[in-house]
Amino acid sequence: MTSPSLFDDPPVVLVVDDEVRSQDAMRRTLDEDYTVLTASSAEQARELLQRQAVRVILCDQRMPGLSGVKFLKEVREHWPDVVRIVISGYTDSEDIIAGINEAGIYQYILKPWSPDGLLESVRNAVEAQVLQQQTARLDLELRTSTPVLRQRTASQMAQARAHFGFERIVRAPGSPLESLCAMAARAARYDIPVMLLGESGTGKELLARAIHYASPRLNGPFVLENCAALADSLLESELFGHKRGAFTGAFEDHIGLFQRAHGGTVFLDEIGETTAAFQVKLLRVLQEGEVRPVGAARPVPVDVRVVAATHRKLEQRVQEGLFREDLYYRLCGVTLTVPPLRERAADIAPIARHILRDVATELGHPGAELSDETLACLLAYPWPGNVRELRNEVLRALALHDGRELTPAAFSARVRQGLPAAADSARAAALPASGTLAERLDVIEAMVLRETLLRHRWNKTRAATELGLSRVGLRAKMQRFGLDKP
Ligand SMILES: Nc1ncnc2c1ncn2[C@@H]1O[C@H](COP(=O)(O)OP(=O)(O)OP(=O)(O)O)[C@@H](O)[C@H]1O
Repeated sequence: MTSPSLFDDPPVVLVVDDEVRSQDAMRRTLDEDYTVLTASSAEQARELLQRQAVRVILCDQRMPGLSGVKFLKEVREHWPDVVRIVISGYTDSEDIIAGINEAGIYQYILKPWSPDGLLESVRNAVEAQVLQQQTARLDLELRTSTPVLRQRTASQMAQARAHFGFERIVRAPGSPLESLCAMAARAARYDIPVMLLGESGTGKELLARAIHYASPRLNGPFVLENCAALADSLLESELFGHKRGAFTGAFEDHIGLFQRAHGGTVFLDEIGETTAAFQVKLLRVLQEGEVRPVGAARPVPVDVRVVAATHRKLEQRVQEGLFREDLYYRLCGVTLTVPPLRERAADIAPIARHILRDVATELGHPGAELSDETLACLLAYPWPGNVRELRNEVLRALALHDGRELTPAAFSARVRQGLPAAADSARAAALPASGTLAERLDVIEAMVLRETLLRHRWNKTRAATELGLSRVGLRAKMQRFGLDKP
């Protein structure tokens, strides 16, 4: 796939819109400064992207067939260097916000757009793209340069630390994350592999980066690979690289994952999803400390620290024969489990406020705050998607609502429904003040059952699992305490 050189001049912008009038309006606005290509459908856009290096893609959200966000997700997978902007009407905002993370959208522009606004967005996007390329290029140069050149300046490192260090991981005092971060920081100092377990969206990637920047390898690269996305057919080439001409379609040398991460840390995300073929190859690199790019005459030594993560119960996968036991032990030098957000409710408010501070100005709501009622909602909701879901909810609330204070109305219905549970958990904090021990324990037991059922939206299977009860056992207790879905 072609990637734009740093010097394609003027930069190429691709407009994807099924309405010819909108295409023309954008072309007129951008024509003077950019080479504008247009496509009326995702198919046409795909063809253009295959033939032509593009810097920025401006895509309408509403197109027949594939939505803009879905198409941009595909663009992200195949042409990750192209900066993606989606253009939409107000009513589409929800879909877009849901897709912001997945499609890696740089910006979304609301209709009706102004020529000046559009020009500025495209100018910023091109700048971001050039910077991204320069950084990637510099990284590569630094990795192949002498150790002296490789030293980043103290201020660069301080910046990187502030951006990716443990201080970026927001947590309440006394939260389980405190001790987890302390353990991770200790592990970071030694060159041992770290396995991060925990549900999706709990912050494993954040932790992996923090480990890298707290390690002696901080001057080296941090390279992330989503193992779930690797096809077996491309494995060798992705992991080890290939030489030009090694196979049909190998038009130039490709540097593999381990060489790119040389001297630094490789973060293998979703390691639990890997196939047997991947596991064998990975084990070999870890054992031998060298890789042989496809078509290369001799192996190349690689020096990487591996941090891996999965939302799966990896031990169980080993027992089921789905994950190699020898690889499991190699990767689990230190195993850290990030608890789900619902098990560290004290973190919810500080994280939500942090996200607000981070993006409120950018989204046009400087100084936005959460009302007390909203906080109660957020605390009562079980956050199955963890911090990622919390982030999306806050972004959504900011984008869709005006006013300084975000009320529960700004949040999605499922979060709002947490409100009664909030009142209940507050009540649950009040212990019974009289009665025999058995009577008081009964009251507490009923409260715990009720609070757990509320949090799981009265799903008895999930509540029973959390409480270590059988479903029948839970039903019996519900009957005994007169608990039923309101
Ligand atoms: N403690 C935290 N403080 C601030 N932001 C957080 C925290 N935990 C997670 N986040 C944010 O939540 C989002 C999801 O986090 P991250 O990608 O690290 O999760 P993950 O466990 O790696 O998810 P997955 O398993 O799906 O890859 C990111 O935007 C991240 O910055």
